[in-house]
Amino acid sequence: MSREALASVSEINPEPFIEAVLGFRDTAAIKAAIDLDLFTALAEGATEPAALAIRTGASERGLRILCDYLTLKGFLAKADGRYAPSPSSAVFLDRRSPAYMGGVADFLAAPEMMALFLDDPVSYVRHGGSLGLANMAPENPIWIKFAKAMVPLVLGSAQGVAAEVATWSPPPRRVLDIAAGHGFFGISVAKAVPGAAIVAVDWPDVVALAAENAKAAGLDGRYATLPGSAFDVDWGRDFDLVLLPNFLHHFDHDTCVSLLEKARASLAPGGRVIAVEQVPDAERISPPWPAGFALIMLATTQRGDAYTEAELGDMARDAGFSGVALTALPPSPASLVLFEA
Ligand SMILES: Nc1ncnc2c1ncn2[C@@H]1O[C@H](CSCC[C@H]([NH3+])C(=O)O)[C@@H](O)[C@H]1O
Repeated sequence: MSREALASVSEINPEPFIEAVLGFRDTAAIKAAIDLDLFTALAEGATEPAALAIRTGASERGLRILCDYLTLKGFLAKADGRYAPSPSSAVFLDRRSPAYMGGVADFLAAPEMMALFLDDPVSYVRHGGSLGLANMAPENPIWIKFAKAMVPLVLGSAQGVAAEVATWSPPPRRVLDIAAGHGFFGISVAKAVPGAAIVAVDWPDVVALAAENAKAAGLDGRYATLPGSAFDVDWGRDFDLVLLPNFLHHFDHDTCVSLLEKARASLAPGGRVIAVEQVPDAERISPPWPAGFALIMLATTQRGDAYTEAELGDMARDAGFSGVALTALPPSPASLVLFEA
């Protein structure tokens, strides 16, 4: 087909390819904007490069080029040489907003994550996963970054889980939070269920951070920790609820089954197991976040994946449960996965 003929077919367009090749440019621009606290400065009235330069200490030229790029990408609007945050930027990227989430870049686009992704992309595709343990290496410090950075992204789903279990009759009183990270799944349950006591498992430095968060939330006497690998630590018994939030997707089917068997063995009679997962549709190409999540697991873990409902059901049955029941956790894209007795 001639160049002209190609151009006349609207869906034939080289731009998505060039944009994809330059995808790192978006990461760079947004990281610079967050580090300069650009969206806060704009919202506070420094709307031109000269004023932004005084406010942020960056160069006027750098700010002009960065702001134009962010305008192209929909993060800002520009009129008469002045910039303003888009409605979404104002809600999520102005540091004064209660929904501020700029800090998630400290984990999602951390240098270690970027290296796992970009140093040799074909290697994890060829191999079907990371060559080494990558993020799942024991006590990998990346999880401290996760625990500090990702709370704004997962808090909604944690509160959704807590609201759900608080409706149980009776609500869970002994709760085990496996791979607790920042701890906010357990902490949210303890806040929603008066008297509930939480035991949190994670790497030592991570679970120490969860304990600090629990203390700040006023849960001092109701929060205990078991530092160490979830595969090695004795979880104890008689839990009314075992939480596995955002943990199963780091592992293959068989490893997930062994974790679920261990969870099942830790339950009191009538106790339940809940995971939180990014669950794509059966075709795995929608919704966008859960479907795209699989590539993060491919690059950063040896055998992790975004599991479909059918795959989670197979895991459940192989671990002695009867199946799974999924509940959406809006506005979070994650799903609550209840493992049914
Ligand atoms: N072998 C392991 N044993 C216990 N925790 C682990 C292990 N490997 C990774 N982790 C933790 O798994 C967590 C995954 S991120 C999920 C954190 C939290 N549950 C949330 O939903 O937001 C991190 O906190 C890691 O430190």
